[in-house]
Amino acid sequence: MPDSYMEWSLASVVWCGLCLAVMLLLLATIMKKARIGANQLPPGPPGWPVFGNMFELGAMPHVSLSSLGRKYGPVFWLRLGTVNTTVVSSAEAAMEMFKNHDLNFSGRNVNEAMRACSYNQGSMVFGQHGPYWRMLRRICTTELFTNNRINETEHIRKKCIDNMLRWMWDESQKKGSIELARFVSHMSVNVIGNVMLSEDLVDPQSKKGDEFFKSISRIIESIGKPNVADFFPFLQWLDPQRIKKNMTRDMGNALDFACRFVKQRILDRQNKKKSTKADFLNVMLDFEGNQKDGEPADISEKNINIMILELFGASTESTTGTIEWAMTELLRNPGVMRKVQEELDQVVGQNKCIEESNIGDLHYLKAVLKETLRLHPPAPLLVPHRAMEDTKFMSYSIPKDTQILVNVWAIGRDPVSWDDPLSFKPERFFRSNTDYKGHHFQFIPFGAGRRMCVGLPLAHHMLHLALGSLVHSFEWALEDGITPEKMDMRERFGIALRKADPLKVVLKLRVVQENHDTVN
Ligand code: HEM
Repeated sequence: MPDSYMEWSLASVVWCGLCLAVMLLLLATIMKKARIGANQLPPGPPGWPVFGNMFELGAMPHVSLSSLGRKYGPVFWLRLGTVNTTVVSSAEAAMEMFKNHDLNFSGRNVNEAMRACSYNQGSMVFGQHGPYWRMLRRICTTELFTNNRINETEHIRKKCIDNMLRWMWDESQKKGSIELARFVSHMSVNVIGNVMLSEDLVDPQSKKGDEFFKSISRIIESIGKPNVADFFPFLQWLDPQRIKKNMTRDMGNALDFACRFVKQRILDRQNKKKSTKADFLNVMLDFEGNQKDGEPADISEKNINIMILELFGASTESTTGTIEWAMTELLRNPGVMRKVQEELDQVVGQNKCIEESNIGDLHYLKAVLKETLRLHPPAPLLVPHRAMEDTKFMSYSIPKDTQILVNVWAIGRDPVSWDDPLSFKPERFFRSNTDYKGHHFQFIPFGAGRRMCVGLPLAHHMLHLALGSLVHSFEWALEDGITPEKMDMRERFGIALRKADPLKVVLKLRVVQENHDTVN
């Protein structure tokens, strides 16, 4: 049989299959509408047949959803292909969700990319609410992010931040200007590397850990990419954008990398070189579950690898994005930068290194970070939640399995909650006790309720120590020809909301710090 004939007949089978699937989908949609039509769904824009409101998301979904929220109200309804979606976009609606429906809305809407290598089955971020997720969360809160544990690991953060300052300074001496985010993300990977595995995993000067670092960056990119197979599950087998295929490759590489550490540690323990390292890998290997209510007896080797990868992924983009936006805002607002530096000189001392015990007294620095997270939350729609049951919410009926998006970006810029919401004014936080611990629903960059960010205590320490050290150590300037007014503030939507044009800066040493063995 000629090749062209075979290709043609294969193509016609695929097309017939697709047409049939679209027709079935249309039918299912009509029947579903009739079934749930009796209940009251939230209002929302009319959608296209089959595609629904997919085209309304655009390249910046948080911005498009914010405009739709102004038109349709704080709770509205979208149909994204086959995925029913409710968007929550006011502080009041978020409060109602997290205070009164938190359990029902605690499921996760898992995308196709996260199914690569069955990642979602061992994941906490994308895991369904249930015994396994509960167990992981408990281990994290009792072993990794307690006050004691955070205090015990201060030396790790200090070491990694010192290295970051040194790398930045060396590179700026060689090249003039540097890309800030690159150094912050290396620092963040090394903090987690030390907390989890007692290892510095990357070094931008020696290219150590380059492959791992690249795999993590590519995984993060793939998760954030809109995937047509998420909107039309019948296309999953086709993987039209090759997202799952690429994800399987990158995830495989990164899991192999983690696996080498885990295997070596298991070997050391078997050879009675019982490791006394107080890291999270030993905690996971030592874990014994109670086997009640579906809790497993232990964490499998594969799931330990997944958990290692997970914490790198969850922390790197969010921390890097926040520091890059904070420095961007400080460079755009030189008056604010001056005040933060004056505060650091006063509280820490001109020739001293910032310690975490100083954070409580650094009110301006704390307000700068809050203001940054208000305007630039790294997860502008949180991680998509899912209704686990049919739920009556704000007088609407939300059917089971609806995806729930909470637009914290829109909530942080809502004039109902904030005066002059688009201006960067850290002082606004001096007049209030508003914080990001999930109780003030006008400001929830870490989420709220059961699925709130479990790494918040670590993020809090890392962000303050890193930003404080950066501002205290250097005088900052923009590259030639760029003025604060001309800075590019465009965003890039992905797994985290990053600055589209990476921030490039020129450094001058500000203070020579006592006990600082790196920058001098
Ligand atoms: C600027 C720093 C960070 C921000 C703004 C942030 C924000 C968030 C948000 C918005 C969520 C989802 C909440 C929801 O779906 O309702 C989340 C979940 C999560 N975060 Fe973070 N995060 C940060 C840093 C970290 C760090 C440093 C770690 C750990 C090392 C971490 C680990 C996690 C994990 C494991 C989850 C999943 C929790 C669950 O589903 O139960 N995050 N984070």
